[in-house]
Amino acid sequence: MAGIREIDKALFPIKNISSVIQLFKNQLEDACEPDLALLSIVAGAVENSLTCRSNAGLQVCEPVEPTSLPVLEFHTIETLYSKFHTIMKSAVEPNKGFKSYATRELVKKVSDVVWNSLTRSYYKDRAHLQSLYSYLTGSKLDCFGVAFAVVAGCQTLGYTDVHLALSEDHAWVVFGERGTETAEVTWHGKGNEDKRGQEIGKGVSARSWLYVNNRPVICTRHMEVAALVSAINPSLNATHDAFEVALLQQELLWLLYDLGHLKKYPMAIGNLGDLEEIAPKEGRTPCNVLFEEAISSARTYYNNQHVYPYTYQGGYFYRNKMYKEAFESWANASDVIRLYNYSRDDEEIYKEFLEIANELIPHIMKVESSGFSANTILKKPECFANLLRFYDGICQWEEGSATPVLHIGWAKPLVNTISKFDAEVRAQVDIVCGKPEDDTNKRANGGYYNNNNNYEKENGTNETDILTSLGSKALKDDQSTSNFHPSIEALTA
Ligand SMILES: CC1(C)CN=C(N2CCN(c3ncnc4sc(C(F)(F)C(F)(F)F)cc34)CC2)S1
Repeated sequence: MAGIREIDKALFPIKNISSVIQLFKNQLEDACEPDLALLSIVAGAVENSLTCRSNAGLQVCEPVEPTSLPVLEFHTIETLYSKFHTIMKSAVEPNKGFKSYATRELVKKVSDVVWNSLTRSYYKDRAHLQSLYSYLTGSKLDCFGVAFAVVAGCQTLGYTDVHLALSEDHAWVVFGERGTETAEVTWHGKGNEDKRGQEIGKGVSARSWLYVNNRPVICTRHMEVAALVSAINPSLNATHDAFEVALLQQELLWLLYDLGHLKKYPMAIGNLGDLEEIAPKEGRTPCNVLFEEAISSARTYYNNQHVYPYTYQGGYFYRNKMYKEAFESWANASDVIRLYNYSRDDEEIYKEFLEIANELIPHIMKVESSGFSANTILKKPECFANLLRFYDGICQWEEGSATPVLHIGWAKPLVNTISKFDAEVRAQVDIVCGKPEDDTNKRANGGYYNNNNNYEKENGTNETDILTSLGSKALKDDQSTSNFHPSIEALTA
């Protein structure tokens, strides 16, 4: 890297949000390629100055302009920037003249430099450990931060073929002439041996949600900037955000959105949707449309193998009491997970489905059955149909998996929820076989069906009953007439 350019240096000392925006704008629009180290250090410094205990108190009590920031001196940034260069260059051979492609050994070496310079033991899940500012001032990084630091380190060394690859809960790198080589560079989860240096899951882990069926987000340099912006964490504490940091993140995401760098990044669009729901910007795309855009991005570029776009949207509908729509989003999320095998690395998405099934849906049932709303979802067959589709996807997720998903704790809320729908509502749900002639899910006679035509996992695992694991004996024989899992179809009897 050529070092910090005069045009960017001129923005310092940085005193407000618009100067930070301008720096990102300069880097994204006219730099040959955006300097990840510079942008991560600046974003981390701003976040740290407004959220970390030391001076947070100062900020809260002083009435300040909404966009003013604690002054950021150029010297501070330049010192950290050259420290990062020195760490990388003293340990790894730079790519003189940008001639060659990275090798697995090179990538592993950069990962080792980062890995071996981290504090021996610290709380890895803490907030504000994602940036190079955290790495260079506190020698602490979270698992995303390590992967990002490796990509930034390779950029510093002139290996511009090394890029960040992102699933919904893990990060790794791609490299080489065609960008098709892959390598683990960070850890995942708790108590798992790291697999740094190895190729990305070829074995059973390839079928787990963690590797999104080999449909990760492969970042360009500009999308790596979107990843560092998405990773900005405005949390002050468990209940409050530093509004200047949230405002900065929202403005930077809109800048990246306008430049087209979020098109293939569903989670970043979802993050922007969450921020817009809290503080809508005049004249901007409304949050509900952003959540739809995240879903169509995942459908267009990632073969609809990502779950989070549907849970972003479902969460929005739930918070806004749009329960019928929430059931549809969650059923769509379940249609994604059903084709995966559950593995021990999939805890995050397991917790997501557990919360929906055992907290959010029961809450909706309680509210809907206590109130006198004539328009209650309990009278709507399409709500019942989507609920069945939701539960059925989880049952199928478990089928053929080495690790069980469901346990008796799921059964009570499940049966409780289903029993809230009267027989004449349930009777309107037609469970039909295979792909329907037309692809709407409402039939002429007002009946509904699950319009999923593919319940076979790629490995051809057939259905086995699951309710036995839930302790219920209400099972049909295996001549079920639907492509619902027999145990779910039994519930409609
Ligand atoms: C619907 C939700 C429960 C709300 N927030 C969700 N997020 C928040 C933002 N988020 C993300 N947002 C942008 N980019 C990334 S890359 C990434 C990751 F691959 F897991 C990594 F890199 F290992 F941390 C995570 C993630 C993770 C998912 S999902």
